Amino acid sequence: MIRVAVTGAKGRMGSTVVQAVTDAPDMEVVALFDAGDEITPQSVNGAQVAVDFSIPSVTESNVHALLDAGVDVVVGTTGWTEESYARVREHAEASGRAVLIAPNFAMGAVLAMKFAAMAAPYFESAEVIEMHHPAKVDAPSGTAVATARGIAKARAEAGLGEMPDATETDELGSRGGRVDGIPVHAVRLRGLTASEEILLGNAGEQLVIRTDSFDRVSFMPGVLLGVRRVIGRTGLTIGLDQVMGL
Ligand SMILES: NC(=O)C1=CN([C@@H]2O[C@H](COP(=O)(O)OP(=O)(O)OC[C@H]3O[C@@H](n4cnc5c(N)ncnc54)[C@H](OP(=O)(O)O)[C@@H]3O)[C@@H](O)[C@H]2O)C=CC1
Ligand SMILES: O=C(O)C1=N[C@H](C(=O)O)C[C@H](O)C1
Repeated sequence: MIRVAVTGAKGRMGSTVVQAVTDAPDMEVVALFDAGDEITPQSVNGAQVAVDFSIPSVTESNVHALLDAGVDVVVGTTGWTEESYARVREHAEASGRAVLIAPNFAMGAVLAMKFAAMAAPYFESAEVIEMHHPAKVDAPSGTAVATARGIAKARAEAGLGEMPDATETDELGSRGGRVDGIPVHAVRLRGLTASEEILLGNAGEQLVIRTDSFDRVSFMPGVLLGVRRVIGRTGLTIGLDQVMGL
């Protein structure tokens, strides 16, 4: 049995993870942490892997505390920067432990990011629209940032230049935010859980790649896969695709 700790255990995702781990035949929940609980070598209670779905402002410090407690970590919390990745990579390598950080554990979203990067070299224009429940605290979503970065990287490698856009005035920011030059638009709407559309355009044609999570159970097969695959690795892995052989 894999001994699992969950941080952010009372949250929307954390509570769903606790149920999924409890139901998994090869795992058991051995420790739960939420706001105000201290992560120590004692309080992790022999956990081999911790799953963090907390909040962007605390996730990095949780990961450092879990590594110090001798636990491998699977992270779904968003808000990571290149600097925070670098600090965690260094800590994980120095301690011989593993951290897997994924902006999205839903299979549809993982594949949508992959398909967008595959398609990007063949289209003049690309924009990302992410749509979420109104309780989400960060914008744009971690998934949208990763999607846009993947598109931008694929465009650069293919030698594509600027996208066509004659906009001269945009006082309201209606053209969205830019992630590595790719416009990203965020919608917050009651009734939604998590959706993303990637629009790719050429003269006379459009490709739309869309992924919808209607329920948080959609993330659970990916989270459980992450728990199983993080064991035995070392250092930092970014993206579930990296442990799926994609
Ligand atoms: N990678 C993926 O597939 C997915 C990622 N996410 C991301 O996961 C994160 C959590 O989302 P969601 O569950 O909706 O958010 P919630 O706000 O529902 O849950 C966060 C939980 O973390 C708790 N918390 C606050 N501080 C700490 C701390 N120091 N240590 C441990 N727990 C703490 C919160 O407590 P309190 O409320 O008291 O502050 C709350 O219970 C977000 O960043 C979201 O974007 C979400 C879905 C899928
Ligand atoms: O906050 C959420 O709900 C989600 N957050 C992640 C993100 O920011 O990309 C993953 C998913 O979109 C749900």
